Amino acid sequence: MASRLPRLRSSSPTMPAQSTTSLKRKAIAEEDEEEHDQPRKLPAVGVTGPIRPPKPLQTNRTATNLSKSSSNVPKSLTVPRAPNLTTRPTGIRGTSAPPSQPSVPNRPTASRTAATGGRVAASRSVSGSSRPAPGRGGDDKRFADFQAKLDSLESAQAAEAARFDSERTKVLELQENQKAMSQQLAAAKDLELKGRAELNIASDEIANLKKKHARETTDLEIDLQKKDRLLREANEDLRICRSDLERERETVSSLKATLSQQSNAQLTLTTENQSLQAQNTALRTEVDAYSRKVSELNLLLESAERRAAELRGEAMESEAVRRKLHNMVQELKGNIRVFCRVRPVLSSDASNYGPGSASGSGSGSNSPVPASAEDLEAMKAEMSFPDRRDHKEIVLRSSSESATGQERVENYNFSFDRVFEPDCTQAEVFEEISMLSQSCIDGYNVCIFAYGQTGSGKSFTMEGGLTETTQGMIPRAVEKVFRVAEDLKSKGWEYKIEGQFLEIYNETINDLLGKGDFDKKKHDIKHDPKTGSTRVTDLTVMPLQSPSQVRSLLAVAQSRRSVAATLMNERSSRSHSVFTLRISGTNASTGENCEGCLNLVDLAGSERINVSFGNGFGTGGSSNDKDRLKETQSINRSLSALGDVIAALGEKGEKSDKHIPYRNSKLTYLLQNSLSGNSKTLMVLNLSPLAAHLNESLTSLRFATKASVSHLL
Ligand SMILES: Nc1ncnc2c1ncn2[C@@H]1O[C@H](COP(=O)(O)OP(=O)(O)OP(=O)(O)O)[C@@H](O)[C@H]1O
Repeated sequence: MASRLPRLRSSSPTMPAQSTTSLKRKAIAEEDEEEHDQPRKLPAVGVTGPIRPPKPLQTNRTATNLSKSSSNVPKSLTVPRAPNLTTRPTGIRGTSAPPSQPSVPNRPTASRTAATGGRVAASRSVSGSSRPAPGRGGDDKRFADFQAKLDSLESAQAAEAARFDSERTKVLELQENQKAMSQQLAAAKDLELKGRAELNIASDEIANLKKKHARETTDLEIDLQKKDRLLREANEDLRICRSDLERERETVSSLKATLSQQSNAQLTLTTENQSLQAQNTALRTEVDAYSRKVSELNLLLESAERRAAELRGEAMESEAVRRKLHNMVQELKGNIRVFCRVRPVLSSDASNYGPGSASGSGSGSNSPVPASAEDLEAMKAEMSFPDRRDHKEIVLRSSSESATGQERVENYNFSFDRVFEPDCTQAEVFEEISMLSQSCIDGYNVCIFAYGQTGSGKSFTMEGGLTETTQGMIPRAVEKVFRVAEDLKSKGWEYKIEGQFLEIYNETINDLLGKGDFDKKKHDIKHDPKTGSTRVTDLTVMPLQSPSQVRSLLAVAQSRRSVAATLMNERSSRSHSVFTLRISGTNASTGENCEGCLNLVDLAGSERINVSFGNGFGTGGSSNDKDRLKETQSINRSLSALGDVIAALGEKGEKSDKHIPYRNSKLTYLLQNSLSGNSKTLMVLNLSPLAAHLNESLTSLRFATKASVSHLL
């Protein structure tokens, strides 16, 4: 750069370096002033070209500046002032003299002449105009002073003259300097012009560079903003990375801890593994031995399975044979059988029918009387069971007084398929019945009736008590059915068991498992002649999975009957209840199907109409209660119809075209399919042991005998 600046030559010894520097500064200052007026042109970054030259120095100013700025330049010469001599003795008025003209360097002689002339004039003036002082001593003194002053002035003039000469010499030197400076100035002007041209080019370059720079600056700013954004994002990423890193560090530390634990565990496991491998080797040896045994056993098993299959086939055949034989046995025993069961005397009988009871033959007192063994024995009817081996006979002995007053004793012998004495248990009764459950599973329809007067033990026989020993025929038969069905699974049989429970009251069917009110909903009986099945409309039929489910159904039925009962009408005594189990079985192996039906019927009390009115049996009370009369007539009619149907079925064995009056009652019509054909029917006649019920017992025995005898015909 410095090399491009015009150099001021300092060849003149009178031009000191400081003056040159001042000139340079001056030029730069002027240039700066111009630059203020013009757009500033900056050199492009990295440009190594020539720097703008300094402004050329102005000639007219240069001399002045040189004289002003350089302290070393000699000041302009002035003509020395002549002393202002006046005539007044008070003093010289040098200051009032006209100012001397500035001396011009090229006219030093004139100045000096003027100065000399002035001094001469002053001398003349002093000598010519001076007047003698009023005193001689004063004038001499003033003259001496004046002479002294004149001498000093002359010496000063001489010094001034010497100084003038030196100044003139300097002026000459300065003129030469000026000449040299003018040449330099001309050269500098050329240089300046060149510099200006270069400066303009540089200015254009600078303008272009500025524009470029502005664009680049804008780009850079955008870039910078982008980078700022990227930086912020990077910072955010960095922060997330740091937090991730922190978490990772924590994870790593926890993993390290886990790893160390796992390493320990692995060591332990390795040890265990080694011991287990040893055990494994030993076990493999054992397994090999067992495998050999297993293959041997498999061979045995295969032969056993073959044998089992053969046996299964035989079992199925034998099952079919068993069914046939079982049915033959049942037929031999009779498709219609009658059992007679006498209940024991109860302690409650003493208060109801004993000497002190209202219904008894005693005083008629209603107060409860504690029953002694003798009293209970005295209440018994005379009954005997002569057939000790087969238990098929019952003999009732009645003693009455004849018209002549003689005691008349009559024996009534009755014979049935089985007679159960008062001490017989529920289990013993069921033993005789259970075969019928098997028949039902084999696909036969079975009806078991409990017949007898009120209080004779029908419900006890059919439903029984809550304990295992006292439970009746229904729960036992159900259990047997489920047990046999389970056993027959091994022979390929699968059974579906359903249950329904209804009552027939005044020839109206009520659903004992339903939810509606009694005697309001109408249920109709539908027979399917093709399948031989019977269906009651709108009746609840429950799928049964277990015997316990049946027990809860019986409880539901009992509670519904209790709700429907009135004080005047103990419903369970005055209606027939029919519990039906529907059993359908299929055998996938043989392709056989079977459908059986087990009906367990608790009949209404069979007492005669005149007996059923009043407080108890045997009192012969009467009533105008038409409803009760209708109820009793309905019971008697239906029981009579049942007897007729059973009798007709017994006779049908001989005459196949015998009409069976099923439609005479709802009960017989309902049970039509379960009474006809190969169906099995059992009637259990329940008898009261009391003497008070002897006549009713005889009536029941005659009814049952009719059914039993007809079967024997
Ligand atoms: N074999 C028996 N052993 C013990 N108690 C019995 C026996 N038979 C019946 N009883 C009892 O006799 C009473 C009357 O029996 P149950 O109620 O069964 O007669 P029922 O004929 O069903 O009368 P209802 O027609 O009124 O229902 C009951 O208390 C019952 O427990």
